[in-house]
Amino acid sequence: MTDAPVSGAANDAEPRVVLSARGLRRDFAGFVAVKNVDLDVHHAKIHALIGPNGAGKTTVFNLLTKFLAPSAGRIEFMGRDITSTPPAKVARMGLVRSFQISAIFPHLSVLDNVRVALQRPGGLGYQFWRSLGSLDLLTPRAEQLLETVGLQNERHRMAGDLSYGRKRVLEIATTLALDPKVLLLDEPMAGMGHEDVETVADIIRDVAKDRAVLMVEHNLKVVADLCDWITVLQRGEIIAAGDYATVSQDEQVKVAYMGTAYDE
Ligand SMILES: Nc1ncnc2c1ncn2[C@@H]1O[C@H](COP(=O)(O)OP(=O)(O)OP(=O)(O)O)[C@@H](O)[C@H]1O
Repeated sequence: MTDAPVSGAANDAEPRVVLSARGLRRDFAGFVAVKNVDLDVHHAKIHALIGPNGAGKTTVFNLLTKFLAPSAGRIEFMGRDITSTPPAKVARMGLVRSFQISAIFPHLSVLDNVRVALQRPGGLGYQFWRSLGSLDLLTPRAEQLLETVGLQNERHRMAGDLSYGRKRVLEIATTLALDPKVLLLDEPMAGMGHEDVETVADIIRDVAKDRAVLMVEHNLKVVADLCDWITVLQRGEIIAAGDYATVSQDEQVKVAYMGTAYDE
């Protein structure tokens, strides 16, 4: 399956492609985990990667975020070839991956977690040697980010004391501190209760107004409600791509999901 060409004259009527992959492939000791993957991620759109277990979603996610090197293929970000660019550099360029709650400092307050994040490379300033007390300049922006994700009333709590769902929300706030152009989320709703899922869906909708979001997601109800474009993988290859109405009617997709949670 092939989307529109990577480059070409900008057309204001068309959504802008910010991240694209062509012919992505990844082998693991002779096993082909991902092959012939072409995809385009558009500014201000939410794009999901779905597929049954072992379909290659995480591998594609790791290839796009540069945590894995492709065996073949090309990746472009904002029109630049990033196929061989290291992950820290692409993060500074604005291709930012969420690290889930492992990125949170449990013994710092919610506010300080975001202020520290604002100091990371690509944040407002990279001044890690400064003490927390001298981070005051970053407080207004940190407060703003906490408001974006609805954590402003919990800003003085220890991050470690937050519920699981709220920790995930805080982690999204720390990721937003880098002001990503493309935000990559690996199963942002995993392990969450219904209420937190709704909250995170609202946050993602909100932050996608001025950036692209690419997410791996198992919860198909979330995908149906939230995502503008869906790429379906099976055995490492794209079997369908389009909006939810299109992919959910696709015969290959129906077969791929047979006996799984697709009908939930
Ligand atoms: N480091 C690795 N070494 C060997 N095989 C791997 C490695 N990483 C992934 N694979 C294999 O590649 C295939 C795709 O795995 P991947 O984790 O990308 O799938 P997935 O769609 O994310 O699956 P899940 O939904 O179960 O997380 C699987 O068969 C997996 O066993």
